[in-house]
Amino acid sequence: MNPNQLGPERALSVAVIGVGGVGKELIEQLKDIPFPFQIAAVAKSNKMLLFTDGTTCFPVGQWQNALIHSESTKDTHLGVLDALRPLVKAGGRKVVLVDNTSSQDVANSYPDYLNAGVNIVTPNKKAFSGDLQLYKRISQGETTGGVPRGVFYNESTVGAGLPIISTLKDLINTGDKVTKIEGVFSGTLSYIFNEYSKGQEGGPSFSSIVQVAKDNGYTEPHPGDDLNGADVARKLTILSRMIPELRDRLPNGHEDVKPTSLVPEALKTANAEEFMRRLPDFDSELAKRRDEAAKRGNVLRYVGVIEVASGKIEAKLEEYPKTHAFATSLQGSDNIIMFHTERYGARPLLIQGAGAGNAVTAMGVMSDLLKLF
Ligand SMILES: NC(=O)C1=CN([C@@H]2O[C@H](COP(=O)(O)OP(=O)(O)OC[C@H]3O[C@@H](n4cnc5c(N)ncnc54)[C@H](OP(=O)(O)O)[C@@H]3O)[C@@H](O)[C@H]2O)C=CC1
Ligand SMILES: N[C@@H](CC=O)C(=O)O
Ligand code: NA
Repeated sequence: MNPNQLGPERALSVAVIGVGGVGKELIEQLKDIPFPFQIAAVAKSNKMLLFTDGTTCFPVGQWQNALIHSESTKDTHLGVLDALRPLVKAGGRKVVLVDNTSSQDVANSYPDYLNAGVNIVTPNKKAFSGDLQLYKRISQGETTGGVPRGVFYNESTVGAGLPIISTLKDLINTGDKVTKIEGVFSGTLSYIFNEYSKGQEGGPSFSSIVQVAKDNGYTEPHPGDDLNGADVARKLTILSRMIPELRDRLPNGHEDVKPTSLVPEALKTANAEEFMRRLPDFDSELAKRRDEAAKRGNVLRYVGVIEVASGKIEAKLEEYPKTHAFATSLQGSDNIIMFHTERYGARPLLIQGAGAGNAVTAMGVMSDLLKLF
């Protein structure tokens, strides 16, 4: 597809909710790309700007200031939906919600957006990895009004911009049989253990490495959601539900996976600020585990496994010999994901690269947006 051949009538009207690390980066990338986009709305939790009357926030690029100084309002995701309805009714351009939040409330509103004819692109895992009924309303809903139902794309929910969701879709849709998926699914936990395994006594502490992962934009808004394994469990749920044999396997989503948690008992209910402040008190617990593994010639890695025949879905901290691919080939926030399938036989299809960070996540969101042209 040649972007220069797409006239203004083919422009996508894009409403961006969530302008933190990923959302801001997405807007920057949208400004630079030669495809025709019209920003229809920009919103955060208590503020929103609407451009549904055809005005534009580009190229002036003053949206950040304008958003901060706009009137406070609640439930911006509902306000944005109301503002988008007339755009859909007017016909012509496709209308898209990009949800860059990690909000369950926004995720719960997806069926309403889709039924109103709005398409959805999102890196937010909540809608696809929680209650199965919500997932079914999103993935199997039917048109209720006169407008065609919207479609959704969620590539960045697993492996950030890495082509994990699209690869699994292709494998299944072309009739291959997936037998097992395994790998390192957390950019944060990958970074932490890649760095942590390098040092031993006297090296950087566990908590200081977690702080760098947070500063680099790898962690969830609350880093505890990475360290307790919930983020990996969510990703395993998202992939499992795409595999026909496992679609109904996890009625409560990630909670049914019961991942190994690295969060100290005393910090389980701490908010993000308290969590980071008190984490150094627990450094010695993991240091002991790392040093014991090192004595055996091993390193620690947090892995996820989906076994289709047995229905086993696990997220856990494991020891690997220093020669293993999970020990030797990973750097930074790399994810590595292996698809074992009938067609690929004994040599699994392997995807590896940065699995977290604002730039690569926004790129995955952008690649989904381009699928709508
Ligand atoms: N960072 C990464 O590497 C990756 C991130 N993701 C996912 O991307 C999403 C965004 O992550 P990130 O940018 O780091 O998160 P941030 O915490 O940096 O930003 C979140 C944004 O969402 C807004 N927001 C939160 N709740 C609501 C709500 N109810 N209604 C409207 N806006 C809301 C926040 O606004 P306010 O400030 O007003 O609260 C903020 O603008 C998450 O779902 C994350 O899991 C996925 C893959 C990789
Ligand atoms: N916090 C997540 C971000 C991507 O999903 C991670 O560390 O992998
Ligand atoms: Na991805």
